[in-house]
Amino acid sequence: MRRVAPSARRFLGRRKGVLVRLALWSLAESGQAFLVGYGVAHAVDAFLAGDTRRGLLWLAVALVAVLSGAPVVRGVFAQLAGLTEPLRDGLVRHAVDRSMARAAATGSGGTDRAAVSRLTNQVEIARDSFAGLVLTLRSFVFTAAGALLGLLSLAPALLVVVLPPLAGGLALFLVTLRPMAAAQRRALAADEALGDHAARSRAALRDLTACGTGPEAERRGGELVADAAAAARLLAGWAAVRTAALGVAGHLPVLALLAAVPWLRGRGVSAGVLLGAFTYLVQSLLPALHTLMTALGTAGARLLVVLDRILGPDSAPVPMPMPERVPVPVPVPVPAARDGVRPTPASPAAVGADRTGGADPAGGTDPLGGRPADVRLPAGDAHRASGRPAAAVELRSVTLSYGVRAEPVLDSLDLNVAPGEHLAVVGPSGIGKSTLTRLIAGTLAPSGGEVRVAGRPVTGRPTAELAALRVLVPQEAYVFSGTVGENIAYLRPDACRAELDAAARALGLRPLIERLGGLDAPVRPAELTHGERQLVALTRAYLSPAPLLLLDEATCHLDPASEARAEEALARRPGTVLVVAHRLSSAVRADRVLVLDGVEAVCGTHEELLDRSPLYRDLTGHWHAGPLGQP
Ligand SMILES: Nc1ncnc2c1ncn2[C@@H]1O[C@H](COP(=O)(O)OP(=O)(O)OP(=O)(O)O)[C@@H](O)[C@H]1O
Repeated sequence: MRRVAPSARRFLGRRKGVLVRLALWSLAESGQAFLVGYGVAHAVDAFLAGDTRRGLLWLAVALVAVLSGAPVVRGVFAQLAGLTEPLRDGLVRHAVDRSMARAAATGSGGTDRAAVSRLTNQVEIARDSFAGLVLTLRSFVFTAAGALLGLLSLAPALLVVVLPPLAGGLALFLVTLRPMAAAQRRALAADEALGDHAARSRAALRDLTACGTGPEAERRGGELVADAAAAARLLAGWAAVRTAALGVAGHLPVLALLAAVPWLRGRGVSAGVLLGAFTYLVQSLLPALHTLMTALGTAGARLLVVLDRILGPDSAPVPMPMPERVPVPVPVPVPAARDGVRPTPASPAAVGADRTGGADPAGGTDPLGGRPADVRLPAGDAHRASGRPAAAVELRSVTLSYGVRAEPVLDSLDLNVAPGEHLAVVGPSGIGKSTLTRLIAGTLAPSGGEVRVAGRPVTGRPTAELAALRVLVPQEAYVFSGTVGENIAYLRPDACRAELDAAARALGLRPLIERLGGLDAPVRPAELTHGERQLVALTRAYLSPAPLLLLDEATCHLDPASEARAEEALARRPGTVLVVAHRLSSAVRADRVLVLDGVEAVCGTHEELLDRSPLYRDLTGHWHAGPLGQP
């Protein structure tokens, strides 16, 4: 109250004209209230005295008073707008100014999410509550004054009966105001905290999922919901107490008057005066009191609380715990290769090492022990001859439909990719290339068949275990707010600076890092181009210890030279690469190419496919001719 009062005084001080006009209309309203009871009282007395003409005249006076109620109320409302609308405009201006000041102070990342609640919900609450309060306050003052004056003019003894229960009920009611305001404030704060948490969680959904901190955010959300529910219950409790007070003040005076009828009659109060007194009570005083108490209890408390939130000291949003980094699990070791070379996760020594080292290039076998893989539709499982290492990727009769009745995107697809092999996947748009990578990544479950990575079924495997088996880089690369170093080391938190530097150099990320101000410089994802984001994501994948790298058009925003550099670096990284190619050069660089063509699929080297696959010939023709046709 102390914080809000000066602003309220200034606001009302500037609108004296409106207040005076409102008072005049309210005076007319109280005159009308006075005349209703006065007319009824005298009409009844006149009828009882046998003077019908005078009785009818007084009834007519009461009727005119009742009918004049509508224009009087209209006049009151017309003046009311002169108070409520400037209040709303002022509050909106203030909320916007404060929010802008906060955004300017905290930088571009510092959004004030509670401002939305202040600008919409809270300003409207303030406006409605203020309107209700002004209406009822002045109605109560003028109506009660008119009614009490009427009671006094009819018989002063009436006030002795009516005033004590009235005052008692009012006092009881006033006692509830302070705790009610506190409960209201708590309910609003809980509502804001919940809204803020929901907005932050929605914005950080990917981070939460990636870091596995969804349950923590859910738990915090649950606490906030429970908090908001408790606050609402407390508020409802006080509302019940207030309703009880209202009952006492609203109905006890009528009962008291009824009980006091013999006493009043004994003091010479006529039946007409008694009826007039009841009319004042039932028609004017008690409805006005009822409305006042309801308005003070709800609108008044709400107005004070909301004004304090908008005009009072700046309140910081409740912080949400940031997702913690989950340690990347130890990678599943890739089985020993045929030539005894065990592919290891990327290490300083391994980074940049010749992938063909020690292998027999002429033999066409994979240097890390892989053998040329085969793909057949629908049957085939040739890799499972005894003694062979598990395939890096193995699809057994995999079928995938996106709906129960939908045509399958992939139908009984068998595929073996050997450890260390570099496979390019090509096919027309919408044929199922991304679907295939998602199936292999384990983020999509097949409708039929089985998908294995490094010999392990991936369907239903926990995210942390999948992260150890493979890394998927989608077309829309994901960069989070943090430093460059944190972004690229995300899948390899133990990487030293030399490793980060080597990876950045290998992928061509150095110029961006230098421009941003080094590995410790903050990254604002929105300020990076698509290509820069892809480079960051590719460097992150390069450093990942996962033995299988899935690139789903992950280089589509890079220029051909940067793409070639990135793909070559990724191919040198120990492990298996499956790349959804969008340029001919990607296919040519791969050991083998998988051509998806409807539910058909054919696999072979670039040269073989030029011979065997009309679709592949078509695609390479387009690549040569089209805007992306850099081989
Ligand atoms: N979540 C989904 N729900 C329903 N249908 C889907 C869903 N995702 C993909 N599809 C459909 O599955 C088919 C294969 O989609 P997919 O994204 O795998 O193709 P793609 O070869 O990667 O295409 P592009 O080269 O255009 O990225 C398309 O017809 C697509 O509309």
